[in-house]
Amino acid sequence: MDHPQAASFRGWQKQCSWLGYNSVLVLVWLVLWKLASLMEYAPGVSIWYPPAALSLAAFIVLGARAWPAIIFVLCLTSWWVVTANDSDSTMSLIGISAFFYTLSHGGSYFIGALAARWIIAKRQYRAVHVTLAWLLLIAVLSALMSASIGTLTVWTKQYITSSEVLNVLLTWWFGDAVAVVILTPLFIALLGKRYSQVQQILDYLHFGSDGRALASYIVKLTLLIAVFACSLLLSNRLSHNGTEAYMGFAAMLILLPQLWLALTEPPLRTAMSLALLFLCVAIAVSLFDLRNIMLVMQIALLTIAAITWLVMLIPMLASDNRHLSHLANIDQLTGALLRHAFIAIANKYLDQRYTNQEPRELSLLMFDIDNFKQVNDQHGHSSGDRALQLVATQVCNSVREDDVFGRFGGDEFLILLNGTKDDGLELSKRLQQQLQINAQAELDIKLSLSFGIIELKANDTIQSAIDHADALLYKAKRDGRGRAALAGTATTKALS
Ligand SMILES: Nc1nc2c(ncn2[C@@H]2O[C@H](COP(=O)(O)OP(=O)(O)OP(=O)(O)O)[C@@H](O)[C@H]2O)c(=O)[nH]1
Repeated sequence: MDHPQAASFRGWQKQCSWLGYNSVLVLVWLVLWKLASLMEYAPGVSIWYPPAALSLAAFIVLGARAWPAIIFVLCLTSWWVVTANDSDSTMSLIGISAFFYTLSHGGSYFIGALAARWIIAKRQYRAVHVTLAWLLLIAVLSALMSASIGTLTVWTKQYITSSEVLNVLLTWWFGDAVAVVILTPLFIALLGKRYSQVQQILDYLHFGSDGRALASYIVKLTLLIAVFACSLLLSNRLSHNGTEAYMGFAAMLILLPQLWLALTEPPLRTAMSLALLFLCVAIAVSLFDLRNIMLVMQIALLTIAAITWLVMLIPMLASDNRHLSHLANIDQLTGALLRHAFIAIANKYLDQRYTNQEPRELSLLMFDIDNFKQVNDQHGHSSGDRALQLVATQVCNSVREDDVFGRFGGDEFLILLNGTKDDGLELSKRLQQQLQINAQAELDIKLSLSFGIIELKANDTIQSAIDHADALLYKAKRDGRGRAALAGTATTKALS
């Protein structure tokens, strides 16, 4: 039973951490909001709106617990905007403005987050690319909802005319959409470090550093920014002839280095490069007054971001495939090939042998640990496991890279050796000696091995070779164990 004081201390700690966490959320949200307003290319309109991504990520990670912080920042920024635009503003005007901002921004992203949480919980580790596609779609639709309610509000309040509605709606929507598509997964990753509930999402995205060299990442980032700067200059020149569409084409040039990054760097770094790229775009747009190509730019950038997120999954899926094929082919205890994988590789060797002008010598060694059942019975299964690992480590240290090592099953192993049966006999003696020394030193057990060794003939199949080696192994056991039986030799040889 918990001591009541300890429980109340933990409760107090939880409250403090909640308060601290919400304060950080408020602070970061306000910094992003200020950043967005610095990047405005027209009053109230910027190429992207990063606070939207933080709101969505906070609702996804914290659920309804993010409301106090979000309501606070929405009220505060409404007050700032209203008093800055209208010196005679009344409290009721500020209140109405804060209410509609909370409804459009807070309400939309909260509903989007509920949908995202539902999708994540429902899909539980299934087809990650489909889940990510759903998340991106939800992010874009939440942005549309937010922009629609917001535009409707400013239109009914007659801040904009009917003819401006569509343009305001689109720029508002795309500004939010660009930010939520690029930054939401990044913010989820940052917030998720603190909250274990979202670990699932991070697992989906394989977020986290995998220790790859920072220098090559910096080179790629520099290249990305350089391509962006060049394409901007190029398109700006071409746009002077009234062909603004070039701007979108130039923006698409950025896709190439961005995809390179997505394919070769971990998701977290790619997400950061996207964020940096869009920061540069936003700064360039407000510096060079590119408002005439705003929509083209936003659509191009939104496309780049969505493609990047999906392309980011390719290395992850490839590494999952590699992992699965490793699990399917490699014995987890010893690291040796499983029987079917050994046979498949050995068959390839035999095929190559027939096609080669000068076929190389190949030998097959089949061996097992003598009286292994007794090892398990007298010293326990974990000592038995360790003995199997010792054998496998010794084999790996003794054979060459082009030899093939497999576990046939239980304590039986196979080696396809590039060499004659005499080479095989040499190897078996070495393995026996090393095992005796190591098993004695590490497990305090006397162990020995028995071998059946054959040299492959021209018309041997791998199955016939295994059957032959198995019969020889049986002969070595019959002759007293700790011995090797060689094909074509009547007597078996002692290994020590
Ligand atoms: N610890 C451990 N034991 C295993 C594993 N796989 C099989 N075994 C045991 O290996 C033993 C093999 O025993 P047997 O096939 O009777 O052969 P043996 O006792 O080595 O006798 P001989 O081969 O005739 O010298 C069985 O007791 C299995 O339970 C494993 O992965 N770990």
